[in-house]
Amino acid sequence: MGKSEKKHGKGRLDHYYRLAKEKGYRARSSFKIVQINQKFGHFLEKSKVVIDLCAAPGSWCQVASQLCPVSSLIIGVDLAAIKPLPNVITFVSDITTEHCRAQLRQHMKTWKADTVMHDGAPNVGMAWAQDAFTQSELVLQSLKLAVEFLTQGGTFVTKVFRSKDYNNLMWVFQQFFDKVEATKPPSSRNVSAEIFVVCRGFKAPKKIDPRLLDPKSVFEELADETPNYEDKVFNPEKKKRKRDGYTEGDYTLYHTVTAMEFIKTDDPISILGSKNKIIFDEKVETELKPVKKLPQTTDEILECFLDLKVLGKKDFRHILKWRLAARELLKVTGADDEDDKDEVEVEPIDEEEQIEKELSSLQEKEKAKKKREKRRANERKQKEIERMQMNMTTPMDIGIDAGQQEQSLFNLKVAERSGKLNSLTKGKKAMVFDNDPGELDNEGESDYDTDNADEDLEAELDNMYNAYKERRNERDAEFKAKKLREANDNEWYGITDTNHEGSDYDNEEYINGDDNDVSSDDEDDDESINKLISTLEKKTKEGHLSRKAAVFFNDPIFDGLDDTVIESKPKIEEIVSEAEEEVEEKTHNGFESSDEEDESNKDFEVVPNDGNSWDSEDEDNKGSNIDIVTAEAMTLAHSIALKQKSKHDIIDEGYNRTSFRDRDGLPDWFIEDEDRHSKFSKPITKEAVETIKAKLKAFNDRPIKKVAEAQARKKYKASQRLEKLKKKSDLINEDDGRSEKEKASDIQKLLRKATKKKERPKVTVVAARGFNRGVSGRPKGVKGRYKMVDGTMKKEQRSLKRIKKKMS
Ligand SMILES: C[S@@+](CC[C@H](N)C(=O)[O-])C[C@H]1O[C@@H](n2cnc3c(N)ncnc32)[C@H](O)[C@@H]1O
Repeated sequence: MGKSEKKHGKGRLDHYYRLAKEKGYRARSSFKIVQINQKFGHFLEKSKVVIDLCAAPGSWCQVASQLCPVSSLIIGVDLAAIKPLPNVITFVSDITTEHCRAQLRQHMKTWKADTVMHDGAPNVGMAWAQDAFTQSELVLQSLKLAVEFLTQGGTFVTKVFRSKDYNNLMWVFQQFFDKVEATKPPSSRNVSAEIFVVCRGFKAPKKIDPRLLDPKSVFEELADETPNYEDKVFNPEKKKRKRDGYTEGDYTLYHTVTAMEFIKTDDPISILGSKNKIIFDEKVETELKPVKKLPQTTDEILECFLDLKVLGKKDFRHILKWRLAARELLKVTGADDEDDKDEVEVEPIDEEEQIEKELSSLQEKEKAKKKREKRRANERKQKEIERMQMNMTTPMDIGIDAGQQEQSLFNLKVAERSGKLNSLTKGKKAMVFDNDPGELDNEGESDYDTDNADEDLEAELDNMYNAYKERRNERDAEFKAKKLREANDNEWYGITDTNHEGSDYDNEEYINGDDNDVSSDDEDDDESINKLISTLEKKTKEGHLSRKAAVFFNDPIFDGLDDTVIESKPKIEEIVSEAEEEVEEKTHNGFESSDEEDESNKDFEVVPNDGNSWDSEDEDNKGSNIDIVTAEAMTLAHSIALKQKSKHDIIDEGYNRTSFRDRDGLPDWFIEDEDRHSKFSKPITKEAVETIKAKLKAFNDRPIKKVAEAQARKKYKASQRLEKLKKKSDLINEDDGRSEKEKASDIQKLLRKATKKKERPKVTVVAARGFNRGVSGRPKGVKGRYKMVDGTMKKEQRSLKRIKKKMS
């Protein structure tokens, strides 16, 4: 790297590459250190001094400067120049040279590094074997610098390649650090042989054997001398490292048994199969003296005792005979005595067979034990993968790393072939594992295709995400209907809202109107929307603004604005529609969370806030110009009204880091999440909040629709009555045949009649009781209007009236 290489082909499609671009990192490899840091306890957040060896173009330095505490010292070095980075010191040098060391010393002064990172790769082009070797050398060089500059307890992260030097390197790391772990972060391509080794807890030894950092010793000699070398250099008293499959406390392959134990045992064959040597214990020397004198105790048999592992059947037979003789002499009796005797003396051939049998059964047992362990490991992995599918953990946590990459237990290819992937796609959490561990056998039978596994997994996650969206959309028919109305609306007004690109509601199913609810809703709305068009069209045409923006500018705070500000309306329009979308999203998110949190809630109809109150295009609110916008939009409105912002300022503010996102090839869930959560938040003012509050208050104080209608009807009827009265009195006035006195009295009569309250016909309340209850038809003896009531209810109402009277 170092040079600004152009990526093309497959590399360009890589989503870490795009994510890096999005986040402003200089290379996709930045995610490797991000993921390593996450997996290994966020060591960068605790590092005040970081050295990045082989740092060009500098993406690891970028990550470090973002994650390390403020004013940390970050030094990056590479053969290639690193473009300047804020808070990072960089210089050009070869990390294998004295010059680099001197430079580092100069920058570090008396400080010690908390973390040394190394992502070096020699410039490739040579043969693979050569490359791997120089890489390993580079690693050792970086370790050398780490050992010199790290503080006690510090962390060293290095890239190594899978090669024959790998184990030697790991061993050397272990000499310097308390914990050494290999990992392969998900962002590291599977096709790459690179592995990252994270060494934590630097031991800071006072004396260091130079051979530990000498490539010649490490890669050639150490391979053979490992055990002695380790003991000699650091821990002479430390025993050999415990490996898998050894019983607790048993650290050796070499096992001995005393002659007395062997004589007394009831199971001599298992001893002969599992031990290396029979020794004569000094403590029981006197006891064994007569045994030593036995004719069977020949030099040959004593020689055989020294190394049981190299003996043949014949030797075993002699040893067993010797044991029987010794038991006889020492008068040891046991369950196997008779059998042994018989077998040894009478049927030596059977005894051989038995030895063989016993030995092979021991081997079988060993095999079965290994198989059991393997199966248990598989089961553990299965559980972890299930957890991952349920988003409870990440692939990193499962530890698909280092060696496990090759021996992956989780094989999508196998699943695909067996058809299990299909059921997985349908949402059933079928596992890739089979009860038969053979399918997943680590030893070569599994054909895990590391090239495509990531892609398959991603495709799988995409499918699951789409299925989730479909389910959600189905449940959300109301919301879809609203979106469809909006789409129609926008079409009529020529609005193409690019922000909806790729949103849930933009999918084909939705556009085609598969959903019956949606299409019927659509038809119902046609009429009302058409009515709206005529009234709103005027506004829109006048100001060349969208309906939303026109309504927004209707607010009195814009009265008397000059043309310069009005010119910026299109930009404001954008902001307003953005703000409205936000409100909508929030409303919709409310749906989502209720859906997700409690499946049992699905029987309840959730009434979105944007129904009657928020949506000005709703019939109930037709003609109302109360359009609630967000505090951000209102802040903008205020600043325009008060002329605090020029047209230029407003347009300028419209450009921010979220304006031009290159999101091709990114997963849908990511884009949707970004749209939802990664937004540029504009500052809001107290005044704007107050204005919105006041608007809401006025809005909430309105009488409900039916009351308002009744009041309007009453007013209308009263005005009609008045009109009638006026006409009648005019006629009386125009009658010349009557005196003025007569006219006045006639008009007075008219007025009295008009103002006289009509007496309501009396309603008789009949309490239904006894046989009357539930019987239809007029009760006996009741004339005129009547109302049947329940006796108990009548009593209750009376007492309620009484209480009310008392209270007032
Ligand atoms: C994979 S790149 C490092 C990328 C870096 N971690 C990042 O994320 O930006 C490997 C770098 O190792 C550098 N390199 C190789 N040999 C080197 C050496 N002997 N001394 C210093 N840098 C070296 C190369 O110049 C190259 O820039």
